[in-house]
Amino acid sequence: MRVTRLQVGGLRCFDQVGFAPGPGLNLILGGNGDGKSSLLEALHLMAYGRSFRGRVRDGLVRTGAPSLAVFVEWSEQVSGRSRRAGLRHNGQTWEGRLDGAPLAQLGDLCAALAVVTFEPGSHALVMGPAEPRRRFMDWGLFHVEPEFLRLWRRYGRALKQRNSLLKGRIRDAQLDAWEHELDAVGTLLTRYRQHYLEQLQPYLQATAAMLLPVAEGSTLQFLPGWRQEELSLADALLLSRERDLATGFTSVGPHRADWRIDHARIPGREALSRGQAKLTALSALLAQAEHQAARRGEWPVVALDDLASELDRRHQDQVLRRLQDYGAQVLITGTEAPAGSAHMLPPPAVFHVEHGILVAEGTASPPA
Ligand SMILES: Nc1ncnc2c1ncn2[C@@H]1O[C@H](COP(=O)(O)OP(=O)(O)OP(=O)(O)O)[C@@H](O)[C@H]1O
Repeated sequence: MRVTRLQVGGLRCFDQVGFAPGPGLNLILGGNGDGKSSLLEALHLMAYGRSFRGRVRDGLVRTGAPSLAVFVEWSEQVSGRSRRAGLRHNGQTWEGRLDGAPLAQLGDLCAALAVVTFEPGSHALVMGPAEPRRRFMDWGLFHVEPEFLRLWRRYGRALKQRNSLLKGRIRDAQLDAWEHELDAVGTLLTRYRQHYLEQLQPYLQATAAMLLPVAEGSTLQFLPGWRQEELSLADALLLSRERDLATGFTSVGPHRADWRIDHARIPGREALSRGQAKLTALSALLAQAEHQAARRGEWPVVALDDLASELDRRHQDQVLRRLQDYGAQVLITGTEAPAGSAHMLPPPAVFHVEHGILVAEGTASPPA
């Protein structure tokens, strides 16, 4: 998958900026606060329906601008298709289009455009709460299991219904019916997740061996969200019913699922240094990208925000060489070019951002 055009308007420091990345390595260079991360944030927004730096109301829309708009065009190597999508936020709601048709749900866009992002907050994937890890797992599944998004929505709907009955302290046949639906869909959804993590395992072993050899072996452990080894989901829901009626929400089930990475030579996540936590998160993200490439026959776009401040020179060099060898499209931001990039062949495409204006190296004026 290759992004051929990214157009951003009214987002953070950008009034209007257009960008046509090259097919391989792309360096987006500039000073602090010039807007490098915001460009990747715009692309991430299209692939995940959310920013990696908080909610829309946390300053995503440029001060004084009525709305933000992002437009992206990309090509799929396997199908040969050229695709396009646009997203606008008017301060209240999202409105989007995918391949010319109105977008019914943001999830449809997330399932279409595959971008794997590593950014300064990515260590939360290892050190933070379960939610980003669930998102990681589900986002990966949106791209490799076409049925998963539908199941995921069905589960979300059933959960909302059960929670609303619990809040109203209603114990009637409807509660039974929604629990039945949660059990049927949730059990299947869990099987997909479990299988996905099993498939990811060898990829993680390889990426972690490259980035964190001191770990001497890394394994993924799936936590389904209830005591699955002892109980079916239906039984777990029934058992937790009284407690759930008292609290007004569903305390067990796939919406509480999680996973963790165990390293053979590092006792637990608390023992990881900040750098090791980042390398663990990057190992998981690269494993996800490699697995997707193997399953779909093409790499997702890889976006690496401020790589030089996240990794030492040796690790930067390793990551870039691996991604270049695989032929992935990579977008990297930094205040300067990362270690080793000057000697890469073919050489990376270089773009400079300055005060919200972007210029491709070797051109005199901003790209249209
Ligand atoms: N809502 C907003 N309206 C206008 N400008 C904004 C808004 N939100 C952020 N900015 C500005 O946009 C710029 C965003 O910078 P961004 O984080 O993309 O920079 P960067 O080049 O990645 O910087 P660094 O190297 O410091 O990480 C900053 O100058 C910030 O002050």
